[in-house]
Amino acid sequence: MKMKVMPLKVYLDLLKDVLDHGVPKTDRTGTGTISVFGRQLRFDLSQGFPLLTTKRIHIRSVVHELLWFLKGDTNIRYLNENGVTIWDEWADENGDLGPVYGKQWRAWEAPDGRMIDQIARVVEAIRTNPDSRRHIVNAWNVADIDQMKLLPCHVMFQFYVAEGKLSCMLTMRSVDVFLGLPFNIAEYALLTHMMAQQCDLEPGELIWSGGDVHLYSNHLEQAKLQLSREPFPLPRLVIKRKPPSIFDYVYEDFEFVDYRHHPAIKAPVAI
Ligand SMILES: Nc1nc(=O)c2c([nH]1)NC[C@@H]1CN(c3ccc(C(=O)N[C@@H](CCC(=O)O)C(=O)O)cc3)CN21
Ligand SMILES: O=c1ccn([C@H]2C[C@H](O)[C@@H](COP(=O)(O)O)O2)c(=O)[nH]1
Repeated sequence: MKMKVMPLKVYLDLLKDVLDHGVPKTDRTGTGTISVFGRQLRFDLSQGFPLLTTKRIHIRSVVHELLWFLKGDTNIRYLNENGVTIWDEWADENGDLGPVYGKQWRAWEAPDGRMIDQIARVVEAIRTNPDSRRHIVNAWNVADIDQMKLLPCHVMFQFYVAEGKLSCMLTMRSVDVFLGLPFNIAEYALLTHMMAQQCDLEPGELIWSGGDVHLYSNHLEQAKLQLSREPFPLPRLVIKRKPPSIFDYVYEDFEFVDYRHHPAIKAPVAI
């Protein structure tokens, strides 16, 4: 019998790794974590879309958060208008988060006042100079950090083109394995599919690297519950049209076909 491909087993292995080897640490939020340092996971995007099946993932939040980054938006209004509340706890009374991801991706401010659109640049560079080793987008703007309500966790990503395929490597400095990571994996997988479509390439691999990889002390039972569940085969992503640019995608362009999943698992977010 042919073995079923279950790429998201690597996520469950990481949960187990943190449960088995995590070292207790205090943290900024006062919650407490168990943590390991330095891990890497690989997802072959041709084997299905890496959306967790051992709990329900709120796809709406994933897609809208990515579209919100790509708009260069740093106010939670757009998210709230689309039923997404995952950033509410960090916003000020006007809904602002300071110069977080969207600002750095689309309008990194140069010392001479120029605004650098890192996303537009990287699309252009992948199209015109695919072999470059400089396809990088960076969110860690040291000069702006004091004004951010929360410092970037997905700090930088790099694209790589070979044999007609586009791969992406994402670096995260700090990883909430239970709540944040499933979102981050799905978002960067989606971004890689979109970039590949825009650059007439096939999606290759998503490679995820994490620095401080932690489970909050109030997520341990939820993590164990997930480990007791048998994963389903992954869904497939269908992008229904090719928009004119990376900035023109809308929520309705994406369909996640055959997403079978176990029930949602509630977990408090550490603020
Ligand atoms: N502690 C912490 N973990 C994070 O993952 C995180 C932050 N803070 N701060 C900034 C953003 C916000 N992110 C979040 C925040 C909340 C959920 C969350 O509560 N997820 C639930 C419900 C999803 C929904 O209703 O949309 C889940 O079950 O996945 C996920 C990611 C990711 N980031
Ligand atoms: O996309 C995200 C955003 C945030 N996180 C997590 C990682 C940490 O648990 C907190 C950030 O706290 P710091 O003290 O700034 O490290 O948010 C995530 O996993 N993914």
